Amino acid sequence: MDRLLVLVRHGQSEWNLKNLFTGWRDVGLTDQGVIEAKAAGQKLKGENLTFGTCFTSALVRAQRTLDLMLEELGQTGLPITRDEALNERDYGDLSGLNKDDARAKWGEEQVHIWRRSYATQPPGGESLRDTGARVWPYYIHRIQPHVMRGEGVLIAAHGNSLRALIMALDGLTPDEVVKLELPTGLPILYRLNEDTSVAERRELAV
Ligand SMILES: O=C(O)[C@@H](CO)OP(=O)(O)O
Repeated sequence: MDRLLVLVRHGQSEWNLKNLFTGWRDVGLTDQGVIEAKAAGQKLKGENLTFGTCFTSALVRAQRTLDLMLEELGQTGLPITRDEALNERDYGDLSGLNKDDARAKWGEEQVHIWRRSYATQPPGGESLRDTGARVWPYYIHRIQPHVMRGEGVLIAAHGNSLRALIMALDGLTPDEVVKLELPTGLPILYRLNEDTSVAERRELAV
């Protein structure tokens, strides 16, 4: 049985372009983001992948990315579940601030810790651990059963909600996850074993 799972970070958003902390703020894709989402869909099509169901967050940049990929794939009409559990990490008080301004104010190292560490919360926001505490149970209870039935699952979500998921799937340590960076629009393909462990992991460079 093909226990297929594909993860895709949304295409470039308006606030990625403006270099602003985004988190739960609901911003759209840029033209470049649309191009990236379509390219991801073409890549999945080129790999002859067939999906049975899709998941995305409650935020439009991920939802639009999913819609665009499905159009390119020619697989519109699939069930789509949209859930806050897959939302980006909540950046709290940093949301809407410019990342370079934040570095000037709090220092390079502190901002890097807020952005990439496992356990440190940005002021008023979620650590990656907090994000994982909602993403991982959602994956186990709602998403993984579809994968295990061989339905083929496509997820469009966010840099940090996917880092949290990948940390668990790949068994990364808190030190290792600091170095994990997810480009926009890059599909990451997993195939699972019968015992739910990872049989295959491949980045589908577009
Ligand atoms: O602003 C955000 O919400 C995220 C993703 O764009 O940024 P960062 O790379 O700092 O985690």
